[in-house]
Parts: sequence; structure tokens; C-alpha cells
Amino acid sequence: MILSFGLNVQKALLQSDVQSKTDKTPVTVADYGSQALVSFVLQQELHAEFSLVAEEDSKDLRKDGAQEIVERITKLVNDSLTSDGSYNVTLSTEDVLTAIDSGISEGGCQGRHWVLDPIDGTKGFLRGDQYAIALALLDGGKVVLGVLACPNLPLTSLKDAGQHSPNNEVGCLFFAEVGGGTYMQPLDGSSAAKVQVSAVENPEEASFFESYEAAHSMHDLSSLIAQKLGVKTPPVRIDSQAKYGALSRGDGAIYLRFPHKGYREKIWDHAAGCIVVTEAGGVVTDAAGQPLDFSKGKHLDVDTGIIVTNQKLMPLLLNAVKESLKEKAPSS
Ligand SMILES: Nc1ncnc2c1ncn2[C@@H]1O[C@H](COP(=O)(O)OS(=O)(=O)O)[C@@H](OP(=O)(O)O)[C@H]1O
Ligand SMILES: [Mg+2]
Ligand SMILES: [Mg+2]
Ligand SMILES: [Mg+2]
Repeated sequence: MILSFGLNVQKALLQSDVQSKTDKTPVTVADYGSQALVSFVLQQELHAEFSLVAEEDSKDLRKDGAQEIVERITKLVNDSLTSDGSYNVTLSTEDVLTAIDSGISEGGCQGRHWVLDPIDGTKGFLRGDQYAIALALLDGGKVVLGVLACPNLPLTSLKDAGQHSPNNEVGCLFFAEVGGGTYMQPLDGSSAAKVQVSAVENPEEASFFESYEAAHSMHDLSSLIAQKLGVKTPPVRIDSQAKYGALSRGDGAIYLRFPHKGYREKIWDHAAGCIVVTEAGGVVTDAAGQPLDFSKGKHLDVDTGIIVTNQKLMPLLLNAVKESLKEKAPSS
């Protein structure tokens, strides 16, 4: 239901469906609608008090002049609930705003918290490119479950892109539970298969992922790191945690993310992706080699950036990162 919601809205997006947040990033009726749906379904299924840390809130939707967009979100949510048929309800605008606001939890190191990015890679979503719906569960500050839906990701490896594979089908669901491995299932519901990260040991044979948006990650720094490693192929730039999904099935071997100075990472941008990759045999650390700490609330306080690869390549990657950061540091 939530996945077809994103795809349907992406196809029929109106100019008025896209708003700008105070941090100047875009938010759409799909981001709000997806958050309302996931929050509603979790509450229905869990039959209990639950805690949700999610990206969006209803502040802007409660302002004067926002009535029209709230009604549009409510209609999209109700259309999705009706077409799915699992829940025989019609939500009011206030129900939708309340569902969105259930995502106000701060998370932390105690208890269980769901972590949601209702549309990750909103800019990619708007371009018609990659985006993901990312849901994770924290227990005692550790990620224990992750689900990553990537409605526009090809079922076959991105390595084959452009080679006119007869199978152009898209839509992948990745899921992982701690200790249970990572699985990928086509969104058409056919059976799931276990996936593994790339086994490449020679960095010259490794390809790497990075953000599509240069504003989200320093492409010049990744390029220097890749050069030091001897990586031969150009970077694969795609939006969202689809990068983690693609990496978990070995489409590439490395993911480099170096936000510009001053940006603080949020847990919903990495929690699901992190467990999907680690359960597939990968390693996710900050630029100093420390694991990501999801127990500190909404933010992830990482040293400089986030790097992901397999266990064999990580020591080489960490060295290349350290050398590159030293080279790029302004001399005092
Ligand atoms: N300035 C800056 N630096 C780093 N990261 C930022 C920045 N601004 C936003 N964001 C967050 O990036 C999320 C999307 O990351 P991506 O890796 O998908 O970026 S990209 O679209 O591939 O360029 C994106 O997630 P969504 O908002 O869910 O789309 C943001 O949380
Ligand atoms: Mg956003
Ligand atoms: Mg995001
Ligand atoms: Mg988002």
C-alpha cells in the first residue's frame, strides 16, 4: 500500500504538491502522506503505545493557507487505504495531521523506537529518479530491524545498467533483522532471496556510490579517495538509501558520504540502510572507523563522514580516507 502510494503520487505530482522546509529542502505531499500511512499502520498493527522518530511534522501544514494541501494529502492517504482494502476506515484531515505528528519521538538509548524516513531522497523523487521509504527499529539504541523500499531501483544489478538487459523491471524491497541476514524481494511480491555485499578485494575492481546531489556530499573528496585506492570506474551517483540497498546486493563495493561542513546527519537517513548492509556482510563506519551510534537521539554525530564497504576493503578504504582528509585539510 505505502509503496504504490509513492509511485502513484510520483506520477501525478502537481507543482502545488511541493513545498520548501525552513532548511530549504523540499517536502511533498508524498513525504507527508507516506509518514501518515506508515504511522497509522504501525499503530493499528502494534495495538499499543509506540514511539516513532520520523522526519516530517505537521507544523507547516497547520499554518494559515495550508488547508488545500492538507486536504490533498488526506485524499491521497484515503485513496491508498481504500485501494488496499486492509483497513476499513476513512481518515479526517485531523487524523492525518495527528498520524504525521506521532513521529515526534526523540529516540535514544532506552526502549524501542521506530525510525522512519517517509521519502528519502525527495530530490530524486522529484526528478523521477531513485528514492526510498526507510523504516528501522531501534532497541536499546541499536538497530535491530530495517526495511528499505526502493520503488525505482532495477531488479537486476546497476552494474548491468545501459546494457539493454531484457529485464527492465524496477521495485526492490530490502529487509534485514539482526543476526538474520539481508533479503531482497521484488515489489511485485515474488519470493525473496538472500543477498550479500560484493566480495571484491582488489580496490581497482571496486566501484563506488555517492550522493547524486553535490550539495549533499563532497564529490571532489570522494574522487581523491577513489584515486588513492586505484578505483578505475567513475562514481555511481544515485539518491537516497537506495545506495545501501544496491550495495547490499553487490552492485558496487563502496559508498562514500562526506557532507559539507556544519551538516548534522539524522538517524532516519541511515538506520535502515545500515542494518541492510551490515547483515549482508558489509561494514558501516564514520571517517574515523567508528561504528554509527543510533542511541543519541535524532542526530548521528559522526566524525567527518560515513563510509561503507566490505570487511576486506575497509582497512584500505580507511587509510585512503585518512590520507585524503589530511591532504584536503587547510594548512594552518
Ligand atoms: N546539506 C546536506 N548535506 C547532506 N545531506 C543532506 C543535506 N541536506 C539534506 N540532506 C539529506 O540528504 C538526504 C538525501 O541524501 P542522499 O544521499 O539521497 O542525497 S542525494 O539526493 O543522493 O544527493 C536527504 O533526505 P530526504 O530529506 O529524506 O530526502 C536529507 O536528509
Ligand atoms: Mg527531507
Ligand atoms: Mg532522508
Ligand atoms: Mg525524507
